[in-house]
Amino acid sequence: MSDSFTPGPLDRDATVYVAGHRGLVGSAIWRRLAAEGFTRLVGATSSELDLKDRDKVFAFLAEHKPRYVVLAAAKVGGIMANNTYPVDFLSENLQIQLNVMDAALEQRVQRLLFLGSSCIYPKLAPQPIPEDSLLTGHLEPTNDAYAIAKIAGILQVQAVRRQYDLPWISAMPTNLYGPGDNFSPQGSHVLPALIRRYDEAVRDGATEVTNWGTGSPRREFLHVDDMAHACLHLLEHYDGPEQVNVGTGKDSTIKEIAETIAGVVGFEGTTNWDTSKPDGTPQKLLDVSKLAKAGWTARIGLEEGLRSTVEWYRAHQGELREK
Ligand SMILES: NC(=O)C1=CN([C@@H]2O[C@H](COP(=O)(O)OP(=O)(O)OC[C@H]3O[C@@H](n4cnc5c(N)ncnc54)[C@H](OP(=O)(O)O)[C@@H]3O)[C@@H](O)[C@H]2O)C=CC1
Ligand SMILES: C[C@H]1O[C@H](OP(=O)(O)OP(=O)(O)OC[C@H]2O[C@@H](n3cnc4c(=O)[nH]c(N)nc43)[C@H](O)[C@@H]2O)[C@@H](O)[C@@H](O)C1=O
Repeated sequence: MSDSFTPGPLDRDATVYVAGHRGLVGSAIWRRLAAEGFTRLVGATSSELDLKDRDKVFAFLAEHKPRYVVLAAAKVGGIMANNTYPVDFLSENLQIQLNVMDAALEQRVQRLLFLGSSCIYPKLAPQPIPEDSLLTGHLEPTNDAYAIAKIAGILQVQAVRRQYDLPWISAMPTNLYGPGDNFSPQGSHVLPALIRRYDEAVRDGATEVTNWGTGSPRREFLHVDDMAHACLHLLEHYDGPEQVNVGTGKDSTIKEIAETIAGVVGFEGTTNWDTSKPDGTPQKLLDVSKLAKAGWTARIGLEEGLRSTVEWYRAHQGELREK
């Protein structure tokens, strides 16, 4: 543990910069912090502040002087986006995280939470995946570029801790979903893609839908409101150089997920599987014992979370992000 960390509540009147505050995770963290009584939340959209613009990032941090930073801005996408645009995922994410962390270091930000992803672990890591399997094997090729950028972020947090003794930390979320997700058919992750596909099939009276891959990969899904809760919990209670996995500790096959979503939206037709599309890693289930030891476990069950996300999707179809 760093000498400069004392576990306990963060100062509700300190300035908190949530980078990526309009995204799935950033918006949930913003809601959570506001509900918890934080009075000085700072954010900027990518059109107001492109985090790839190093000088502007330094100027922004110098102006606002946040005491705490949550780094939830990143180029994010599902398996197809990652596989198709690897250089964008590598380069943009390296630039964003390097600029924000370098500027935060210049301001000696007291607590910084860096968000990575469960795809940092080897493709054939033991299941459930413990934190110490990082860098023990080859990555899944569909998202290796993104994973390498995220691994560099973990290393940057560790390097700042070593050289400056600042109690910065990293969290590795499993696959997330919830209100504010990206529902774009090509660019999104599987849950929003399937919600949209099955819902449109019901609306159009279609009797068949086609999903990607074989349906046999196993994935773990965490509701983003749980994720936001876990982030604040870690900021208040965890300090250490090793990244912390954030998940539910339970996984399902994509086929099972598809059946659940079809049931929730009321689709009664046939599901086909397009095996020309990639499956990605065969299983991604996080070992969440470190998180449990830090005092946090997930609360929102998958079916409950899916129902509320479908409701949110139906109520916000006119305002969806397309990418
Ligand atoms: N979604 C998931 O399943 C998972 C996500 N994560 C991690 O969580 C974090 C947040 O992801 P998520 O919320 O899903 O992603 P989103 O795509 O929903 O949001 C990303 C946010 O980053 C901002 N952003 C992207 N590029 C720039 C830029 N150049 N300058 C400024 N802001 C930028 C966007 O801003 P704007 O809206 O203003 O354009 C947006 O608010 C990421 O680090 C991601 O790796 C980890 C595991 C799973
Ligand atoms: C969070 C995580 O997200 C990405 O990895 P992934 O877990 O493979 O994510 P995914 O949600 O896109 O797919 C999960 C599974 O679902 C299947 N699948 C079926 N039908 C659709 C479909 O219509 N869309 C999508 N996207 N997948 C589908 C798909 O073939 C795959 O087997 C990373 O790139 C990485 O960046 C990362 O960190």
